[in-house]
Amino acid sequence: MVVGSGLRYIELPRRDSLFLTPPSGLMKYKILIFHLIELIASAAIPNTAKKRFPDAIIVGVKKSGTRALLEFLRINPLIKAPGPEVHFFDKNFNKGLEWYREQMPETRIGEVTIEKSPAYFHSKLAPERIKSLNPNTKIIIVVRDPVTRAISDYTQSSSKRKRMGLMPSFETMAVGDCSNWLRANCTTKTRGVNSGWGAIRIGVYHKHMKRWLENFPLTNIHIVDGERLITNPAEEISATEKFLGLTPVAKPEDFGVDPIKKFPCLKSTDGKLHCLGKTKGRHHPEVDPLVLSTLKEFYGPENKKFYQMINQWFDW
Ligand SMILES: Nc1ncnc2c1ncn2[C@@H]1O[C@H](COP(=O)(O)OS(=O)(=O)O)[C@@H](OP(=O)(O)O)[C@H]1O
Repeated sequence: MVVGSGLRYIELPRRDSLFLTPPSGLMKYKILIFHLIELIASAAIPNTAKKRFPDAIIVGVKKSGTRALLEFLRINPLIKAPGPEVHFFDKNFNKGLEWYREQMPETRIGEVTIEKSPAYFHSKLAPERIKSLNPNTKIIIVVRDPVTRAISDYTQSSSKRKRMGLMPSFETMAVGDCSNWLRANCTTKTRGVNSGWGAIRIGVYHKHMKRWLENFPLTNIHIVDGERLITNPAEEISATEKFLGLTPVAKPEDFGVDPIKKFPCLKSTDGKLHCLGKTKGRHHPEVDPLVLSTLKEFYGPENKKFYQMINQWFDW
């Protein structure tokens, strides 16, 4: 639903209770009345800026380019977002709805409020909780090859723990220690992928996607190709603007390429590049090709299930 339609949750008394059970019976009736009140109020009151619940949420996937997507969407002056990740529907849920709304920027009718918290994608509770707040919320999911995603996830964790020397190699974490095996025998069958490790588990996209599709129709979900967001950002941003019900403003000229990291950056009119910070576009470790092919083999059938679910195909 386009922002400003008036169909938005407003000051419901003790709205936190909405999350305990899906709205039903009397509660549905109350919600309808509050929607009507807001419709009338928005017609009568001038279009003042105020904090509103998000119209759209970038729910993940972690390490797939969610920050780049949000920062690039800001090219559109009608898109407003809080700076930091809010993590309401996973970590901060007990802080209540008023806390959540307080984190949002002030917007006017016609503007789109959007937040991004990439851990929502693999959270068991987030989909249902978001639906309970607003079943019309637009869901945005950035995806990339789960093998690259796992390496990126590992790189982030190891950058935190490296100083303490706590992190084994990516290969050891992903498929166990190969040193006891003849390399020729060192395959998925002999070693097995450590599918319980978070970096691997998050990439089994269809398992998480199932929960989103149980709560939102596919038409309310927009999938962003995280690889194309790097190679052709203008196209991915325009498609997302359209999904948000906005006229696209992103153009290829708005982007340049970081000469060192080779990732796209925003380009201002004076030609200056504004790139993401040093925690984005990190240098990845070189991974043993045997481990890479083992992971590719592991993810192959899982990816297919995901493609079928979303009716969209990627070449991973
Ligand atoms: N424009 C641009 N600049 C820098 N990095 C970019 C960009 N577009 C996509 N990426 C890729 O995004 C990866 C980080 O993903 P997220 O922003 O989703 O990470 S996070 O989950 O919020 O921590 C990040 O992962 P790393 O390369 O491991 O740092 C990048 O591969």
